[in-house]
Amino acid sequence: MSKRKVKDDHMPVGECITQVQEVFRERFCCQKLPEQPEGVESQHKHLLELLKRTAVHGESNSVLIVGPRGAGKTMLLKCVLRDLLEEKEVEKNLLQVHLNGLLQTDDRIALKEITRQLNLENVVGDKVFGSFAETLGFLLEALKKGDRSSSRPVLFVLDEFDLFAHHKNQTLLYNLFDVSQSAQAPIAVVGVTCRLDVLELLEKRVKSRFSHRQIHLLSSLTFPQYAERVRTQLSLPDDFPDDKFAQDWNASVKNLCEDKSVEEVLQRHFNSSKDYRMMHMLLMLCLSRVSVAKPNIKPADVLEASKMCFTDAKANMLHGLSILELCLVIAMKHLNDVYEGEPFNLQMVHNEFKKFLHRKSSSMYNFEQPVIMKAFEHLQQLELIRPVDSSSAKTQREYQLMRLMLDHSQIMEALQKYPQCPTDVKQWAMSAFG
Ligand SMILES: Nc1ncnc2c1ncn2[C@@H]1O[C@H](COP(=O)(O)OP(=O)(O)OP(=O)(O)O)[C@@H](O)[C@H]1O
Repeated sequence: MSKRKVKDDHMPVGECITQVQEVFRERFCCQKLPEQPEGVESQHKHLLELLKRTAVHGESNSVLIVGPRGAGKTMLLKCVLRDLLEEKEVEKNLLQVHLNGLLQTDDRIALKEITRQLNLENVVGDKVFGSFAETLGFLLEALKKGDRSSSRPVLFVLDEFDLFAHHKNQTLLYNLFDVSQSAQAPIAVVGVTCRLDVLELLEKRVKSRFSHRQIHLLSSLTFPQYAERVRTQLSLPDDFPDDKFAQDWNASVKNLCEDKSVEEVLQRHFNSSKDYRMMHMLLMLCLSRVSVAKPNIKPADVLEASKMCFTDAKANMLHGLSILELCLVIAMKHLNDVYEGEPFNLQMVHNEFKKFLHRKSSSMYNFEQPVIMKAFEHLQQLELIRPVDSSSAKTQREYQLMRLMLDHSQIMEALQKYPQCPTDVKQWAMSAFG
C-alpha cells in the first residue's frame, strides 16, 4: 500500500494497523537497512574506508568481521556496501563475489561459484588447469581491462569464514590471501565469522598472508540502553501517514516500556541475549497480537510473547508423546537420579517401569515387550535418548547403553502441561526414588 501523506486527516484504524505492520515488517525482517546502523558507527567507518581503498584506489586488503550470532555482522557489511556503491565509479567498477561456508563446502565448488559470479564461464570454457592458483590467476587475469593496464577490483565476501578453514589444505584461503598480499590484482577479502578464535584455525602459511585486520562486534550494552533500544525499535517514524495515530502509538510504547512487569521481561531477555535478532523476535510476537479492536501493545502481550520465545523445544516435543513413552522417560529420569547420570539400557528402564506397575492394581499400563521396544525406538528417533557409543550397534538392542537428553526441569515442565496426564504418573515422576 502506498504511503499516503494524510498527516492531519485521520486514516481508518484498519488502515493504520496495516501501515504499522508494514513499517515493522520492514524493520524487523531486514527488508530495509537502517540509515546508520546504531552502535557500530566506528566499525562502519573503518570497513567503509578499507573497502574504498580497494574499490577506488585499487589497493588490496583483507579483513575479518567477528562477532556473536545476530550481532549485526551481515547488516554492517550490507550497510557499508550500500554506502560504498553510492559512488558512481565504484558502482561501475567493483565486482562482488559472495561465498558461504555452508554452501561452498569444498574449494572446487567455491571456484565454480566464483567463475559463475564473475560471469567468466564462457571464458573458462573447457580449459583444464593444473592447480587452484592457476585457475584463480586466470580468472583475475581475465578481468583485466582491454589495455591490460589495470584490473577491476573484486570484493570477496566469505560468510561463515571459519568453515572455509576446514577445506583441504585451506587452498582457497591461501590463494585469496596470497593475491591480496602480493598485489597481483586489487582484491578485498572480507571474512564474516562468529568464532572469536578463528585465527587459530588458519594454517601458518595462510595466517602469515592475512593482514590481521579484525573488526569486532562485541556488545557492551547496559540494560537502560537495551530498554531504550526496545522503545525506539517499537516507535513509529515521523513520516507515518497518520500523525495522531503515530503520536498515540509512541506514547503507549513509552508507557509500556516503563511498566514494571514489562521491565522484568526485558531484563530476562537482556540477560540471555542482547542482540537485535532475539529482540526482534520478541517484538514481532508482540505485534502479532495487535488488531483493529486492540490497536496497541499491552504488557500482557509482552509477557505472552516472552513465554513463547523461551519455550523449550524439547519440552514441547514431550507433549506429543504417548503415555507409555512418557512413562519410559520418567523411568529414565529415576534411573538418572539413582545412578547419577550413568547410562542405562532398555532392560533397566523396563524394570524401573515394572516397579511402578507393581504398585498399581489396574492393568491399564500392561504392555508387551515389543510395544515397549517400539516406544523406546521412537524416543531414539526423536533424539530424546541417544546411544552412548554408536559403534556398539551389534549389541542386542535391549542392552545397548543409552543416555537421556533431557534434564529434570524439562521433564517436570512438560509434565505440567501434558494434556490429561494421569495423576499417578505425575506423582511417580515427582517421587524421589522410583
Ligand atoms: N544496529 C542494528 N540496527 C538494526 N537492526 C540490527 C542491527 N544489528 C543487527 N540488526 C538486526 O539483527 C538481525 C541479525 O543481524 P545479522 O544477520 O546482521 O547478524 P549476523 O551477526 O550476521 O548473524 P549471523 O552470525 O547469524 O550471520 C537482522 O535482522 C538485523 O536487521
